Amino acid sequence: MTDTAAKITVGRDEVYEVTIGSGVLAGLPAALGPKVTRVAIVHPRTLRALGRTVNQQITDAGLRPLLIEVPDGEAAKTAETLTMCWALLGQAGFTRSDAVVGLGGGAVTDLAGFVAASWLRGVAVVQVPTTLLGMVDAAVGGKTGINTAEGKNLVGAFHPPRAVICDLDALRTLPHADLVAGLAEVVKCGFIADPAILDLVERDPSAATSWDSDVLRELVERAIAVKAKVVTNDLKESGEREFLNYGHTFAHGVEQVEQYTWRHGEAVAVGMMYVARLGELAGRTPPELVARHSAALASLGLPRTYRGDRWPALLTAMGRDKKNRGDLMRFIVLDDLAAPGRLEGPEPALLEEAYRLISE
Ligand SMILES: NC(=O)c1ccc[n+]([C@@H]2O[C@H](COP(=O)([O-])OP(=O)(O)OC[C@H]3O[C@@H](n4cnc5c(N)ncnc54)[C@H](O)[C@@H]3O)[C@@H](O)[C@H]2O)c1
Ligand SMILES: O=C(O)C(=O)C[C@@H](O)[C@H](O)[C@H](O)COP(=O)(O)O
Ligand SMILES: [Zn+2]
Repeated sequence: MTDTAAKITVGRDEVYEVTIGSGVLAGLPAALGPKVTRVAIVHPRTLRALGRTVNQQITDAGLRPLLIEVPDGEAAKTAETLTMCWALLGQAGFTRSDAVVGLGGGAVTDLAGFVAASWLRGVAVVQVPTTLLGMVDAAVGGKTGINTAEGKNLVGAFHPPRAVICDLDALRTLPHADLVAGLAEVVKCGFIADPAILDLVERDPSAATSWDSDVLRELVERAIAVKAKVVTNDLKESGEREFLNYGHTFAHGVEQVEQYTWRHGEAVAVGMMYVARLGELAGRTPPELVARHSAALASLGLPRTYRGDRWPALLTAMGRDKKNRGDLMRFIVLDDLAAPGRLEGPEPALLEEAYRLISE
């Protein structure tokens, strides 16, 4: 399949491009930049074959590749894996003119980004996301990091990539459930900023869940455009970037409490339902907008309820969210469609009532 690639520019001080299209992986060597000599390709076990292909591509470009295989999924985002990557870079003599490639889903791009952010206090990273979620969210914007026993993404750095290459051909092998999970972050962008996304999903949910449809491609480009605009204005999350965290306080709690057996996107879907209910209880989110959450998520086959009966553990996890300040818990809620705002210090009874509503 050949087509015209789309390009979206991100950043103000450090500007980079997100390239979206079929076959755009061919542009990886050029995207690394002129001064790079060695390239660490961090990939999950599942993408071993693709890792070898990229390894050959780097060799053919006259560069020196180093393949680093890491566990699949959240198991990659650990201090142990990070330490293993540092050891391999050290043994290979990686210098500041060398680069890291994150080839995989959001878990790998988060890890690879943090490897690059921390190695020699910062080397270049080019992100090559291979999941929908990685393309529309994780690989763009420079949030990198790992989990700790206490919670999700608690250690990390803001380290923008040198380039992001979204080759839509990668979606061919992605399990359907992972594609659908990625749509949760797309829908999130619809609710916080771009209602046209919701119109597209609602008009044809089955096209939205087809990896090679024009609808999905438009959704990818729209979601990346939302993220690009926000992170360009507020890279370090001192203002509007917090809106990208819509649904994530509860979502990260579910992921941790359920020991990362839930996909991130699935947890975000339930997290959005939770915070929509919380916003409604607080008199902020209109009931019809809550209903629209439920309908859109259901049409895609995303979960809307959490029946784990783990409220105390979830509350503890939510108490560690990065948006909190001291003892003040802070949530992103919708005052209207595409009108996000902050809910600060809601009463504990309200938090629990919202939980009860999505547990029914
Ligand atoms: N940094 C950010 O701004 C940001 C944004 C959103 C999410 N995230 C993080 O992203 C992670 C979730 O990312 P995800 O949903 O991509 O999950 P994932 O990275 O765990 O990937 C899902 C599964 O798909 C496999 N896979 C990847 N590409 C494949 C392909 N093309 N074909 C077949 N299998 C493939 C992976 O090995 C894994 O088993 C979470 O850790 C989340 O916290 C980060
Ligand atoms: O880019 C952001 O900012 C986001 O919040 C996007 C989220 O979808 C993403 O899951 C992010 O990793 C969450 O960040 P965290 O700071 O809550 O760990
Ligand atoms: Zn997310």
